[in-house]
Amino acid sequence: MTTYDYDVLYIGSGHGTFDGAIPLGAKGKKVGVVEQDLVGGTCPNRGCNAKIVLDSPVAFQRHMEDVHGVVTGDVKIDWPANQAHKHDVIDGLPAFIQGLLDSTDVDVLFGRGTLADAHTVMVNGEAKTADKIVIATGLRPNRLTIPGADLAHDSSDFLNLSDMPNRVTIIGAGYIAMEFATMANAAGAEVTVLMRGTQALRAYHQPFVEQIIADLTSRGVVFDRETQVDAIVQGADGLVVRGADLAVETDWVLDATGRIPNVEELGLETVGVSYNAKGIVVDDYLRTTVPNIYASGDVIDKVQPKLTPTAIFESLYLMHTFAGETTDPIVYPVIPSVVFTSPRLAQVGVTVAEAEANPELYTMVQNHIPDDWYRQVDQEKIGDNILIFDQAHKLVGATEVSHKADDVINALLPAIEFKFGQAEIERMVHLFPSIASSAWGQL
Ligand SMILES: Cc1cc2nc3c(=O)[nH]c(=O)nc-3n(C[C@H](O)[C@H](O)[C@H](O)COP(=O)(O)OP(=O)(O)OC[C@H]3O[C@@H](n4cnc5c(N)ncnc54)[C@H](O)[C@@H]3O)c2cc1C
Ligand SMILES: NC(=O)c1ccc[n+]([C@@H]2O[C@H](COP(=O)([O-])OP(=O)(O)OC[C@H]3O[C@@H](n4cnc5c(N)ncnc54)[C@H](O)[C@@H]3O)[C@@H](O)[C@H]2O)c1
Repeated sequence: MTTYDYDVLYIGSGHGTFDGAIPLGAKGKKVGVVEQDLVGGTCPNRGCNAKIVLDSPVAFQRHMEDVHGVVTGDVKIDWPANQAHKHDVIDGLPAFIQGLLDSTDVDVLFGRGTLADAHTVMVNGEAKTADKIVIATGLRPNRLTIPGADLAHDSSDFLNLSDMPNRVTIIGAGYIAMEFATMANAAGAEVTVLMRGTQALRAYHQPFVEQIIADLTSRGVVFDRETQVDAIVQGADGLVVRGADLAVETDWVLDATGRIPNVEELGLETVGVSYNAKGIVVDDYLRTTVPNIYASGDVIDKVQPKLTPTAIFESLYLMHTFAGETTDPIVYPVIPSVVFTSPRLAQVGVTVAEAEANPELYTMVQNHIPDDWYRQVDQEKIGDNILIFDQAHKLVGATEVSHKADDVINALLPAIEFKFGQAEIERMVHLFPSIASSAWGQL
């Protein structure tokens, strides 16, 4: 029988890996993780966690605005202090995650991993063999290929800004553009968002997206729709973002035009792992086109949102597979998503667009957030939600724009995932008063 260095060797150490690798090590499997950068990958170091720390004072500032008069005094964001706080909270995460990996004897091998054959990964010129290999290399920022593109920055640069520039121009209108426009504006920058089309956040209910755009516009953010950026040049007074009918003077440019899979120079062609522009092709067992090589997390070409909860679910699924605890295909739960603007925009399950296209299958109920007495406690001034029910009046989808949209959608998740009927809904007793109680009361 062939013996390998590892039962399972992961390339990449993000959520697509570590949530599953740690318990897999605890189950007695010999596990290795190859990482070329910070342990923990994008989410802890240059994604979700870093972003939510920097956003926290923005959410607080909005809350203070709402209760202004009851609570007095101005709240200003000190960006350098905010950044220092972010470092305090975030910088220890790689060591913390490495500690968790160490605790179950998972080897962390620092260096770039490349596949030499179906059972061998080269790391720093050394061959490491494994029975199963998992490719979990994630995504990286797309970079525009226009003259002066190197004058623009990416999301990691923004999350590490020690001072907020006076004028910030953002190219793109997706998650990163909208969240970072919110933070830069709140920290005092003049912000311009250059949209390629007419819609921002295209996967979300557009009337709710427009509420966010209207709010940001009232705070001074300029949204320029249907623009085409052709070049970024150094001008006399900072940078100029140029295009047809476009010349935006600015101090700092964020290229937020999407993220692309890390599939190059991995040896995928050598071993026969298929991929395309959206990522690595997998079957219902997360197997690639080479049976003992799997993929996990953002690098997979999939219809599910490329988010941390999806990556965690996949890494746990693979852990159960490798531990011999399941031979079933992966069955994804409903996966919620949220844009951390202020107000937040969150959704789960059947979308409003799907419900509108299938009126014989779904009914929709819209609630205006400020009408709910509990939301009047914090004097929430804007927000709506839409709940989507099937023919049996079971909740199948929900979307909300409000300061507490993330908590509301989290609270509603069990009703959708476990297809609760009226009896189950009544048996879920929430703390009162609370946001979960308020959300559940709508069912
Ligand atoms: C700015 C930003 C904000 C985000 N905010 C949220 C949020 O609020 N909520 C949410 O759910 N999701 C958010 N995301 C998405 C989330 O970060 C990803 O879905 C998640 O990190 C995916 O995990 P992963 O393990 O698949 O990939 P990653 O975390 O990207 O990990 C991949 C790892 O592989 C390593 N690697 C790549 N190639 C090699 C190689 N050849 N050899 C060795 N190592 C290699 C990389 O260095 C990296 O550490 C955000 C992303 C960004 C960029
Ligand atoms: N809250 C969250 O969960 C969160 C937050 C940030 C990032 N993320 C993750 O990171 C991913 C990437 O975020 P993102 O905002 O970079 O991507 P995105 O796909 O959400 O948005 C990309 C934007 O860039 C525009 N665009 C693309 N090419 C362009 C071009 N050539 N010129 C001008 N505009 C162009 C698109 O129209 C779109 O508006 C997300 O899909 C998500 O998986 C999640």
